Order: sequence, then C-alpha cells, then structure tokens
Amino acid sequence: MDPAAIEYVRDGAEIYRRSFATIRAEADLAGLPADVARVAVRMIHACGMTDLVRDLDHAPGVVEAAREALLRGAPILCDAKMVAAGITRRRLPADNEVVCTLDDPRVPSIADLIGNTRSAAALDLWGDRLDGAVVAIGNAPTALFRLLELVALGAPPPAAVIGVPVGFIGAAESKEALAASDLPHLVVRGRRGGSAMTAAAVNAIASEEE
Ligand SMILES: C/C1=C2N=C(/C=C3N=C(/C(C)=C4\N[C@@](C)([C@@H]5N=C1[C@](C)(CCC(=O)O)[C@H]5CC(=O)O)[C@@](C)(CC(=O)O)[C@@H]4CCC(=O)O)[C@@](C)(CC(=O)O)[C@@H]\3CCC(=O)O)C(C)(C)[C@@H]/2CCC(=O)O
Repeated sequence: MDPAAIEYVRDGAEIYRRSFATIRAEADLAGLPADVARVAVRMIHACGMTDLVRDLDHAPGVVEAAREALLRGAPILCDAKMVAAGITRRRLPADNEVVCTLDDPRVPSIADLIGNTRSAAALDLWGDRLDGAVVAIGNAPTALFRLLELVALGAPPPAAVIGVPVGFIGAAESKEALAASDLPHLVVRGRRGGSAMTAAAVNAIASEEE
C-alpha cells in the first residue's frame, strides 16, 4: 500500500474536538445536569457507546461533591491499578494522591481471612483515608460490595463514589446497592462499566478542561 494514500486525522486536539462534537450530537444528554453531562461525554469518549446515558444514574450534587473533595486535597481511592493508571495527574486540582492498595503484600492474607477476593480485601487497607475521599471503582464488583459493607460497619464515608464495575457476576447488583445507599454516587446500571470509563469520569470531574 502507498503510505501517502492512507488518510486519517493526525492532530490530537482536532480528534478530541470532533469526538466530543460527535458524542454531543448523538447522545441524549438533555435530561442531565450540565456537570453530569460533561462527565457522561468523557465516559462515552472512553467506551464509544453513545447510548451509555440510558444506564447512567447519579445522586443529586455528586459531581460537585467530588470536585469540592478534590479541591480540598482528598485522595482518589481506586479498586484497580488500571483505574489509577488512567487518571491524568495534571488534571488533578491539588496534586491529589491516587491510591490503589491491590498489590500491598498484606492483601492475600486479608482476602483469606475475610473470604473474599483480593480486590475486596484491598479496601480494608484504605482505613481513615476513606473519610471524605473520592472512590473510583471501575473493575471489581466485590470491591464495591466491600465498600458498602465497610461503611455499614462504621467506616468513615467517602465524599463521592464513582461506581462503575463491569461484568456479569455482581456488577449490576453492586451498582444497584450503591444507588440505593446514602452515598453520593455516579453509576452505570447493568453490566457495562470498566476501568477506562471510570478513569474518564474522574478526569472529567477533576478539570473543566476538555
Ligand atoms: C472476576 C474478575 C473480573 N475481572 C473483570 C475484568 C477485567 N479484569 C482484568 C484484570 C487485569 C484484573 N482483574 C482483577 C481485578 C480480577 N478480576 C476479577 C477478580 C477475580 C475478582 C473481582 C470481582 O469479581 O470483584 C479479580 C481478582 C481478585 O482476586 O480480586 C485483577 C486484580 C486480576 C489480577 O490480575 O490479579 C486484575 C486487575 C489489575 C489492576 O488493574 O490492578 C481485565 C483486564 C481482564 C483480563 O485480564 O483479561 C479486565 C479489565 C476490565 C476493566 O475495564 O477494568 C471482570 C469482567 C470485571 C470480572 C468480574 C465480573 C464477572 O466476571 O462477571
């Protein structure tokens, strides 16, 4: 093939501009508050599914609560390294700490002790950092269930929970449980979710820059 015949957009800023314009043209954002719509656009950008809005649910004020927490310097607590890796550090307003405790050497023994996955056990190491934090769960349904258990057991509540685990076993149920809780939340109901979408939501909340 003649390489000169391969045509594609090479300008990153132009790619972003066209992507966001396409999403705003195709997605039905009309029922969402402006701040949630901005987050939805970036989540759709990460997964390519413009019908995602259909499954998006949020507690009133959740984006504002998460943003204020970040401005105060709250940490972002992630279930998976993939979520943590996807968060763009330069967007964070207070050089916020991004935490994932999954690889802590204590996690396997905690998992044995509590009879749960490593993803769930890792949350037991969040401790007092949970107080007023922004929680981003994009992979493991058991991590979201564990968060709800810890809060029910008296752990300090986070400022906001981006609860977007993906999959077939427990994903929909864990997000329903979060949506029914008192925690300020943003969820994608059903099986859809994932680390990329979750990191994109945090990135949108962290900075108003497109
Ligand atoms: C059951 C699990 C599911 N994992 C999914 C999807 C993906 N997971 C990837 C990777 C690399 C990781 N998944 C683990 C979190 C691992 N996955 C699980 C667990 C067995 C249990 C979690 C749960 O059900 O709540 C979990 C291991 C555990 O004991 O907690 C991971 C820690 C495994 C590992 O490598 O050790 C690891 C996360 C690493 C990290 O980022 O920190 C995938 C990339 C799949 C792959 O490797 O092929 C993919 C990523 C999806 C995403 O967007 O994040 C499901 C679908 C969520 C699934 C749970 C639901 C289901 O099966 O129905």
